[in-house]
Amino acid sequence: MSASGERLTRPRATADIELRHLSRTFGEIRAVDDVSFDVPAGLLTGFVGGNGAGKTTTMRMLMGVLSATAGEVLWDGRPITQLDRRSFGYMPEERGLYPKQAVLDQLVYLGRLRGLSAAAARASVTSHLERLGLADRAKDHVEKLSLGNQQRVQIVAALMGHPRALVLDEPFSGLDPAAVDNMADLLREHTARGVPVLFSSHQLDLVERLCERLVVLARGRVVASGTPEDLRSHSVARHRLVLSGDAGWVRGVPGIHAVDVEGSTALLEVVEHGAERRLLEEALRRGEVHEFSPQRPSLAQIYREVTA
Ligand SMILES: Nc1ncnc2c1ncn2[C@@H]1O[C@H](COP(=O)(O)OP(=O)(O)OP(=O)(O)O)[C@@H](O)[C@H]1O
Repeated sequence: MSASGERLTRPRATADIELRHLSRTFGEIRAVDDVSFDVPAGLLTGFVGGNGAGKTTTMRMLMGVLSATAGEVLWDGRPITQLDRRSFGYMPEERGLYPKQAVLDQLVYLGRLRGLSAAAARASVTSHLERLGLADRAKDHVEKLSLGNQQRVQIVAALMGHPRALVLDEPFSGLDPAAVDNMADLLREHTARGVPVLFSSHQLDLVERLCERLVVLARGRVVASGTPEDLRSHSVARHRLVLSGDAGWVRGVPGIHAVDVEGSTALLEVVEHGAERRLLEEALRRGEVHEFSPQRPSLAQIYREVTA
């Protein structure tokens, strides 16, 4: 197929997903409580939160496999339909591959269900299996694969064809570092063509490395969202202080919270405006100051702050 012909057959993939006031209760449990956020076209949005925070329930409502108690999901500015969702790539929490079917046959079948022609499904599956290092396992039954390789097959199931959006529940879990990098490259190719991508993860270092946007959920509610820089700007500033002598005395300085003190090095939070001046004056009075530098807060620190 010519390049222009292929472009014509590809659906436009530039819309945003918008979640508006989504709630879901299970009996007495408020699993998701008035959750609103956007998954913008062309961006990788990381969805983080502790066990039971409500990520899977939110993604299930987004994908229509679970009804919402209240709220709605918009696609391209209007209420989403099941037909819209059929054009999305979805990796559910429950993985659901058939153990006794060959990898290639199974993926081509899933591609057909997504509306791809047999030839297009086979082509897409074959190239994805190659990208993920599984080309030589195409004829094996799924049950013969290691858990990490079964996870790669699930990834192909979600990413094949040209999904208009991607909703991925823990897509990186169980992957080795090389597969994580391959997966990250694949996701970037999708965002580069305008696809909104939402993925949940417990691996904060990974989310920090990959995501342009973040949504943090705690106890069913959104407690923070925005770019990593947005979230950092609301975080308490930390400083590293290195002295010539013991730094234990910093624990007693008013307006300063000593997060960690080890020998002559201290990690501090300035909780009262101007307290750093007091601290430095005292430090210089006692000896030499080798270093006093602001620390870029890690996502793990921000996460602890917003979910506390
Ligand atoms: N079908 C269900 N019936 C009853 N309670 C449920 C059901 N599904 C989820 N819950 C409850 O809803 C809350 C949110 O669960 P959910 O699986 O969405 O969290 P999560 O953020 O995905 O957690 P994890 O990171 O552990 O996968 C939990 O208290 C869970 O026990």
